[in-house]
Amino acid sequence: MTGVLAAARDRARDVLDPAFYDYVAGGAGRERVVADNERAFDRLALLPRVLRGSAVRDTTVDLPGAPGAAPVLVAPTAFHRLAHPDGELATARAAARTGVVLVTGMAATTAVAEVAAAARAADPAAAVWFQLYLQPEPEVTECLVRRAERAGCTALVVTVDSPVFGRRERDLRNGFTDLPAGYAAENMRDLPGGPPGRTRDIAMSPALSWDDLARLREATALPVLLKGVLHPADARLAVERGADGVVVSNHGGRQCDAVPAAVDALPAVVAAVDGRVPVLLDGGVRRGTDVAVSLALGATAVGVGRPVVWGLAAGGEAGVRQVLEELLDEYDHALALCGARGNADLAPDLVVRRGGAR
Ligand SMILES: Cc1cc2nc3c(=O)[nH]c(=O)nc-3n(C[C@H](O)[C@H](O)[C@H](O)COP(=O)(O)O)c2cc1C
Ligand SMILES: O=C(O)C(=O)c1ccccc1
Repeated sequence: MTGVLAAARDRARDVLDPAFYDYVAGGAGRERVVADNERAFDRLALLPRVLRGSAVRDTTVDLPGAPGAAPVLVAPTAFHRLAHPDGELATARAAARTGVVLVTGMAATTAVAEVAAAARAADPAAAVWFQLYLQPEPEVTECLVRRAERAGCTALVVTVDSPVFGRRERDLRNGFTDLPAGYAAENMRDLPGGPPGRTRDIAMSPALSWDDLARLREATALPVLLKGVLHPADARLAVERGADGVVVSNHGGRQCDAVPAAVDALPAVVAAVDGRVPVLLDGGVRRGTDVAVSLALGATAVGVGRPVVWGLAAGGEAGVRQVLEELLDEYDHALALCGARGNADLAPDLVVRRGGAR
């Protein structure tokens, strides 16, 4: 891979602590799914239309709590201060200045109120969403939700693909199990039942159920998206249970190393949701053409995880901006090459298998 994103990754590899680089780059098991998320895009081709384009293309999308957003989002990734001293504040400014929704999360090393304030200072119209794992104690979840609401977040993203933490062999080998001294998951500070002034650990629970989601649904007026849906039956259930969107994601290959690539799981979820709520996708998006393929197959927008961390490590706010701008420019260019006047002109007939008919 060459290009802006690969250059950022190479620079990140040079500057980061090798154990943190491995934590970001790696995934579960043999890392088959990490690789397959990208390879699945390589197996798909765009079939352009001709003589029907436009010199001005509308690439904006309407997302829950984020009208007129770019079709690329910053997926939630942990621990940005380990990538760069400006941490999540730099990411927030870069996302805001490119019209990109930032999904900040429970595992951020900067509190959500500060992150959202930095985004709004860069652009008053910036949208920030908050990602959380439902905690076994409902009062802890509710406290986190109130923090996100007070910070001005416009949607919640509940990650449902992590009943347990993935087995990441690089991290086990490197002994990367905890944040180094001096860093903390700031959103986890001063929560009910936790040590006063200190942070609680993020809990993952295999005993969560749709009832826990119902409790969250009742506890907030914010839109709620479910992240980490792969089975179409779960996508249907999510809509029935009041989700405002689903994110097709395998957590960047960091959870189960035997699941399909994100883009391969997308069409069945899109069919099951049947237009009732937006379907987002993340995992392996590295080029504007990957954005185009995803939107053609029915995604409303896509998230990027690792490339943002690489950009941050390589150049702080400017590094993240470069990564996001490159993806958005490439996407607009891909639209032009496909004869599309905007996202709406992308449809499944524009995607074929590389090396064969569909
Ligand atoms: C370093 C790292 C940390 C992550 N932390 C979280 C997290 O805290 N919560 C979450 O829902 N997903 C987390 N993810 C998953 C991302 O949100 C996203 O699903 C994935 O990175 C997308 O794949 P990509 O990296 O190929 O773009 C993390 C991913 C990485 C690489
Ligand atoms: O590393 C991850 O993928 C992740 O999701 C996570 C979850 C909790 C704390 C830190 C990271």
